Amino acid sequence: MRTIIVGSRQSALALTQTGQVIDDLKRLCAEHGFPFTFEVKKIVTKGDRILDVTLSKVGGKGLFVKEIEQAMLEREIDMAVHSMKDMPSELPKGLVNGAVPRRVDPRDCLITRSGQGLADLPSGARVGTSSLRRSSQLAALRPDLVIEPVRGNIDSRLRKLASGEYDAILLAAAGLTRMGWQDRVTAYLRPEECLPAVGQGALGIECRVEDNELRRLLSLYNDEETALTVAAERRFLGVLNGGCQVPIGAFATLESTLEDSVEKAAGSRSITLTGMVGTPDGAVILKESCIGTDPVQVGEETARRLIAKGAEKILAELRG
Ligand SMILES: NCc1[nH]cc(CCC(=O)O)c1CC(=O)O
Repeated sequence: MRTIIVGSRQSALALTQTGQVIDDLKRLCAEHGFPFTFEVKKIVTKGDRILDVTLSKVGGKGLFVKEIEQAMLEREIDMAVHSMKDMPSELPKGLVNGAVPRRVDPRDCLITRSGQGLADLPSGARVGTSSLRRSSQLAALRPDLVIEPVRGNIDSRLRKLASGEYDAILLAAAGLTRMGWQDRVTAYLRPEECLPAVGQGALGIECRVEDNELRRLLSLYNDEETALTVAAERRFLGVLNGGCQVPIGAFATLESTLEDSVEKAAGSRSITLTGMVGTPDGAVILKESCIGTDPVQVGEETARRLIAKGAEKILAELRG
């Protein structure tokens, strides 16, 4: 028997999704005869310590994962569950993303105090979000709303909404669903209205490169469709050199046709990727779509088309 130590942040969402992954892995262990047990070890990250500052001002990628990766390299922990959208594009030497499990709902959603949908919110209603991607797209849809920053975990954001600090907030549906709070959702935003963050709704399972027995288990947990579509989105983000604090969105799907099984066997199902870059005030929203079978190519081509439209200029101005 080997005990796999799973590092996790202390937020309710991190602990919940870590627990859900462990449940899935235990099931796989039983089915395939892996001699593993699992134990959670809580870790406080830099991102958790600076909740009082606007994160976009602090900047830096991977604010939530650095300490966890350090602990993994030092063998204090063996694996960690990350939200794909918080995972940096480059992993440190010695670590690998061992599995991308099946993605849950990728959409953003609106939660309003009154129960009114986006179209019915009165002019001047205060909407809380600190995501430049969300504020850009929201301002384009409803320039008459007042967008205000909101920080904290999902639970504290919901409390701030309930206390009247905001009339509405925007959150990822995935986080709410994992917490079992999907009944709080007033309206789901279609990707055509608001493109999600790269990797939103997906998880990544990080472990050491040389941990072969754990990697064998994780490879059984990988979802090919999610891995492919998220790879295209992440390549797109990589070319634009963005982290999670930039007004960039992307969403990829894998075509499912009647010939699916035939094409799947041939490894040639096509990926459709839509990417966006916008100004924080929503005055300019650039969007492009691409189709192809290679996630790297699709991600790069979509980024290239957006750059040709002026995306680089918008991003350069934000970087200052
Ligand atoms: N940026 C914070 C964050 N990182 C991951 C999630 C949950 C959604 C997911 O797993 O993609 C959230 C909350 C949110 O954006 O509402």
